[in-house]
Amino acid sequence: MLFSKRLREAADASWQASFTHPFITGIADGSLPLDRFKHYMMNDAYYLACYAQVQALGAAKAPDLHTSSRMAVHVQGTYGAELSMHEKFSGMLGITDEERAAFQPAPTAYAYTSHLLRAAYTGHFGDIMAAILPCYWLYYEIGERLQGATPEEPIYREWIAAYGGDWFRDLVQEQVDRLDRIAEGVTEADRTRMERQFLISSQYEYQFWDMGYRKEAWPV
Ligand SMILES: Cc1ncc(CO)c(N)n1
Repeated sequence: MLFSKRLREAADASWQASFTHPFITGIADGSLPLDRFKHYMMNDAYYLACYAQVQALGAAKAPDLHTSSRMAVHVQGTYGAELSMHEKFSGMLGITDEERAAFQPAPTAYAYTSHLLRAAYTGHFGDIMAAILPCYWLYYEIGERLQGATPEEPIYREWIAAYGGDWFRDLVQEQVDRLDRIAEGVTEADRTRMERQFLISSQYEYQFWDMGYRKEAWPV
């Protein structure tokens, strides 16, 4: 069995929970209150900045020059997503400079990015790939599932369009194939650790929707 298939199956319960989370069904039918989406979006901008750092650490730990170069292209892709989507949405959601200046990441955004940075700093290239893959792949599957949905809220329609597109599918497939190639050349102990990275990221993806839905804040 392909390693990616093994990981996808191991993570299925948490992925299914993401598909049916009220944050996602609320984007699909337009019933998600915008203030919750705004909370998610501000934390997602923070998340993507850390994600790009982790991809760049992947470029640094990559096994060959071609892979370093591709990982650097993926860093730019994250920057492009941040620019095109987040800047546009900031205006539409009315995120002010004051709000931006006062922003502190919510506990889940902090924990998830800390998990990625830990994988990147303490692991090898395979750990990085396993940890970052749910981010690409889960969003693609969600984008695909939501393709038929036409919520009244234009922001939600754009959000759905952004993750269901062909350009995103190609990026995801490239990283899935990369992970499978790496998995062939490492030990079973490495693969077990990589599976843990993937599962933890998958759990945090679920928690990230919940963070937005509950407008999660630090307890005190
Ligand atoms: C938390 C999170 N995971 C994945 C993606 C997809 O890029 C994103 N924007 N945010």
